[in-house]
Amino acid sequence: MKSKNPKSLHVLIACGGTGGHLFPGIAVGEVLSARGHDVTLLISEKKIDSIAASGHKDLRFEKMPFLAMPRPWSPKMLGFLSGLWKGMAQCRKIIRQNEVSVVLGMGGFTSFAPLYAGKKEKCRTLIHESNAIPGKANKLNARYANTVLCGLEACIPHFSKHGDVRAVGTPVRSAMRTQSQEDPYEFFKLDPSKKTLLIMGGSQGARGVNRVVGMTLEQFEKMGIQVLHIAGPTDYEEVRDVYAKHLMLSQHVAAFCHRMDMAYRVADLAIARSGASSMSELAWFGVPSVLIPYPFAADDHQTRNAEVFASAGAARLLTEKEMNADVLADIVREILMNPERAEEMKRAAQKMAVRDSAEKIADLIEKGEPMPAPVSSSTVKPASTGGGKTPSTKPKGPSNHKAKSKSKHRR
Ligand SMILES: CC(=O)N[C@H]1[C@@H](OP(=O)(O)OP(=O)(O)OC[C@H]2O[C@@H](n3ccc(=O)[nH]c3=O)[C@H](O)[C@@H]2O)O[C@H](CO)[C@@H](O)[C@@H]1O
Repeated sequence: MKSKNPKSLHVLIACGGTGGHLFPGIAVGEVLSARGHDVTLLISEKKIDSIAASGHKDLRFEKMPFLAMPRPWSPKMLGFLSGLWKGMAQCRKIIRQNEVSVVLGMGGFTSFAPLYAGKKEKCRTLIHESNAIPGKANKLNARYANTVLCGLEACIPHFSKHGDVRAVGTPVRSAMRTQSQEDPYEFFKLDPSKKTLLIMGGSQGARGVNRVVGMTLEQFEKMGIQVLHIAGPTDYEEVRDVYAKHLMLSQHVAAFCHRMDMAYRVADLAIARSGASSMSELAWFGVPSVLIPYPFAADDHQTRNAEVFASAGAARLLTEKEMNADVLADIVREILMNPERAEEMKRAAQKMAVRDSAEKIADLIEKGEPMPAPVSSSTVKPASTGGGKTPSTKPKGPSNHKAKSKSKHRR
């Protein structure tokens, strides 16, 4: 049993809404909890949140409504503002009842209310941005955060007006970090003598990738490789039916994978969207990848993420526009049939891993450095130097911020 830490804190981690916020939030929660702190993870009512939480009976979860910023003059704006208002009241109650002293927001508008409430209740506030460029929500959240944590160095300049910005990597949950004795090939009923291609599309699956991969199966079959395809809940049946026409190809198709550690362990190469958590896990397991950014991601942040790995030699960036069955097959062949190239990419991927990211964040939370004294906005220090400006606690409503207008329907 874990012992109670005499300097125990109660930390509220707002990580609802998407796998990319949830799993790193859980990773930090696990480390803090193991160190004897109390942790409450705020998740949303979305299905993915419940799926993620179900594997962590030892952690305490509270639900609050999922909030996405509508377009500025959309009729949904009223509902959004009322959701924010209710969310803030709920968070202030949680903070007071549990004597929360630190609030960590993992991104998205769902973490705005907890952060703002934390600021009002005089908690220390931190945000984590895992992408190479920040989203609108985190740009706003940064105003209420004492410390901004970035997953990638590339993101730091985007917070140059903030006084305390640090690169800490994106945490990988403990289930991934523990070396399992189970045989991953046995787990997926795959053949250990064959090269394995992992196809994954983030927490929801990726329709564009699923469809093109479906058209490439014949070529994969000819290469003598096998495929582990995580299709996402929406496309699962369609993808499974396509594979059923290629029974000579060793395969495992799943809607959702609860053991991504096993998936990464069998993978010789991954074809994936460039979501930040997926990338931090690919790096952790040293899996070379072909990254196909989701073309409608806010401000094209998935392309910026993929560029970081591509320029380090850890991944090949392929845009959805360029992607077709022949191009994909050529790239897979070029990497998988060339062990030196695959090894180089593997080593480059491993170098991108920040293995103590969750611990670094927990250290910063524990350190409880005094909050930087308020300074005027004209005396802002350069990024990553620490110290500097305390965000104003004056409400600056999100209604000042323009909403993303691109399609939310394709993945
Ligand atoms: C379309 C979009 O805007 N996506 C964003 C979203 O991605 P999304 O929520 O898809 O997040 P990521 O790709 O970063 O991570 C997916 C997470 O889900 C887990 N997983 C996935 C599939 C599965 O079957 N089992 C499973 O456990 C992975 O192990 C990983 O931990 O948040 C990320 C973090 O801000 C962003 O970088 C992404 O750009």
